Amino acid sequence: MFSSAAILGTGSFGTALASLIGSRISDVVMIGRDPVTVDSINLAHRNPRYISDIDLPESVRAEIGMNHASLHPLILFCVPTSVTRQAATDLAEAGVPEETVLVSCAKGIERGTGDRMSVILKEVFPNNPVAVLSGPNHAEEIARDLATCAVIGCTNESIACQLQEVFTAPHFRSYTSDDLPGIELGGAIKNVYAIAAGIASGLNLGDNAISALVTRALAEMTRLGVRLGGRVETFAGLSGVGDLIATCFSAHSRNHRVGLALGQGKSLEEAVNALGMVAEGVPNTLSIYEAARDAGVRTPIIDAVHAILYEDMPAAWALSQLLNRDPRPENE
Ligand SMILES: NC(=O)c1ccc[n+]([C@@H]2O[C@H](COP(=O)([O-])OP(=O)(O)OC[C@H]3O[C@@H](n4cnc5c(N)ncnc54)[C@H](O)[C@@H]3O)[C@@H](O)[C@H]2O)c1
Ligand SMILES: O=P(O)(O)OC[C@H](O)CO
Repeated sequence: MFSSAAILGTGSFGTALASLIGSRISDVVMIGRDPVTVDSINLAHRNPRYISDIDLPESVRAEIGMNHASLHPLILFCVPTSVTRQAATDLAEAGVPEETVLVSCAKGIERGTGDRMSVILKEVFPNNPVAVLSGPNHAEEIARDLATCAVIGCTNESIACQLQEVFTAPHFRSYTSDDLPGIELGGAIKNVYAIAAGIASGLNLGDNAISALVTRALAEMTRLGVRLGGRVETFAGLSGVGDLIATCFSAHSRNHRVGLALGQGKSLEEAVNALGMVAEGVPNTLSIYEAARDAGVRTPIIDAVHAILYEDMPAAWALSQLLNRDPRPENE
């Protein structure tokens, strides 16, 4: 078991994971940017901005600055994917031993490179073990000890088992896998479909329509994810269909909430501003749309979300275009 851990990010997921691992590890430091948040975590054991009604374990404290993270044997990345590379670079400058285990908990791919987060971490820390954590894991529920499962991706079996021990609690069961591409791509791509499901709810399309959308989204996610390097069975697992269901049907999902606002006629700017948190599907609609184009994969649902978010296409029009494509077999 790890003697201590650092969590980069004092947002929703960082807070939920601090609550989860703080009962297993006696020294957990959250690295933040906001002095008010850091002080409140240290003095009141509560995060005033995110999931503010839960008490964090006594083992959890907070600091500002990567130098407070660099010497812990386990470091979790819980910052948005758009800043993961910068956070990793800042951390590397603080000096990290080669045996430190780095875990990406963020869900998205980098725009421009199409890199998954574990690829970025491997680029910045070529000699360190790198792992990923994903699954149907709404922070708000984990922090309240509501049951769920997750998958830990790591190619080193012994480290995967150590991480499994860290991410185990009476209400939290984790599995291991060595398919990092499949795990990360499922977690990234499902964010776009959660926006689509939110739009469908906002348009009051009904349960049949949303179920059909999510089913076709799984087929599309699998087609794209396999082309980008994931294994087909991973998309049928916790980080694939499991997380797809969680985000497409949950009121907790920030991506779903952005979609709902769009379906109800709000602009993207209004929807994002009203949310006030990171909805990875918004930037990732761009990065995943571009990755799909580069790979030559047919992705009509992602294309429709891209058109609504970035080409000013009215949601109802995008829907009618989706439904009126040429007929084809279900499985191809
Ligand atoms: N919230 C969830 O339920 C959940 C679950 C699983 C995975 N995730 C993933 O975790 C990642 C973080 O999501 P979140 O929900 O915690 O987001 P959030 O909006 O709740 O918090 C983001 C955190 O990152 C920090 N941050 C933002 N920009 C930064 C920068 N430039 N440098 C350093 N820190 C910065 C913010 O201060 C904040 O502490 C996302 O990739 C998300 O997909 C979230
Ligand atoms: O709130 P969302 O839409 O970012 O989803 C959070 C997690 O990815 C759910 O597993």
